[in-house]
Amino acid sequence: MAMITVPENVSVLLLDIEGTTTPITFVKDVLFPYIKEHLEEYLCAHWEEDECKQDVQLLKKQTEEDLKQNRACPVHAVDQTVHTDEEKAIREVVDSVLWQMAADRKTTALKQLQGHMWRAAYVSGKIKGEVYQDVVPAIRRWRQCGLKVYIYSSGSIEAQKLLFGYSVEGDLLDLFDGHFDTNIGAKVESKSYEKIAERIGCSPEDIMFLTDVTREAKAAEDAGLNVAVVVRPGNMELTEEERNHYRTLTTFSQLELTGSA
Ligand SMILES: CSCCC(=O)C(=O)COP(=O)(O)O
Ligand SMILES: [Mg+2]
Repeated sequence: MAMITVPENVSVLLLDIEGTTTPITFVKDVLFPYIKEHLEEYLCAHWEEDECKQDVQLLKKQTEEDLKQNRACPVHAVDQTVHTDEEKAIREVVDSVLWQMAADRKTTALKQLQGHMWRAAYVSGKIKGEVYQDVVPAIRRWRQCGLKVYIYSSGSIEAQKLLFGYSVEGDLLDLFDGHFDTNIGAKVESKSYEKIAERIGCSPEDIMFLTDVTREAKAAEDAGLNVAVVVRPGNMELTEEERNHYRTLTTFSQLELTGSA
């Protein structure tokens, strides 16, 4: 197994979730289908609640933003099954969410609603967060060596805490020193990584970011972070150029801390 040495100055490991700590299939085959199956029923049941109203408001703002930027948006055909204003409004939200999901958008509005919808499924035990087997032992080892471990995912902080709090390996939240989501900025923008370093209180060079997505790795690298690209089954294949440029790992056990046995 080829080892990757974590530079001596690194004191923080920043981890992506989908494709890094967690199989993409868990997100695509479990989490997202849950949203599609329960969306309309969820909106009908929670429509009058403040949390749901805020989610809908944020989705509307996102649609306005998309229209301003000339992004294609769902077209609302006349629907004979819809009778009241509320039914019409719910149908519009359903269309917008399904359209965003089909495009795998990572908007804060979409991710916030998804996080709220998954809560009941995790709490009832219907869904348990999947984590690759090498993840927990590696994080425990890093923490024993004094490293701090943070999560940065497009999934909302609430969704992240549900995934790790109700995981197949039990409650794993004590493994993390903190969480970041797209409220700090998009994962493909360098500025987001600068802000994360600022928020943690360290220099970008003190952080090592692990992700499966090379656009994210590039943005982090441009901000001065150390990066390694995680290659897991089902992840996007890297080009030859990417394989030559990035350090890659297939399991977290390949990360070797300087001075550790
Ligand atoms: C953490 S909750 C579900 C994952 C999700 O919605 C998502 O978009 C994952 O993105 P990531 O940044 O972790 O690749
Ligand atoms: Mg990912």
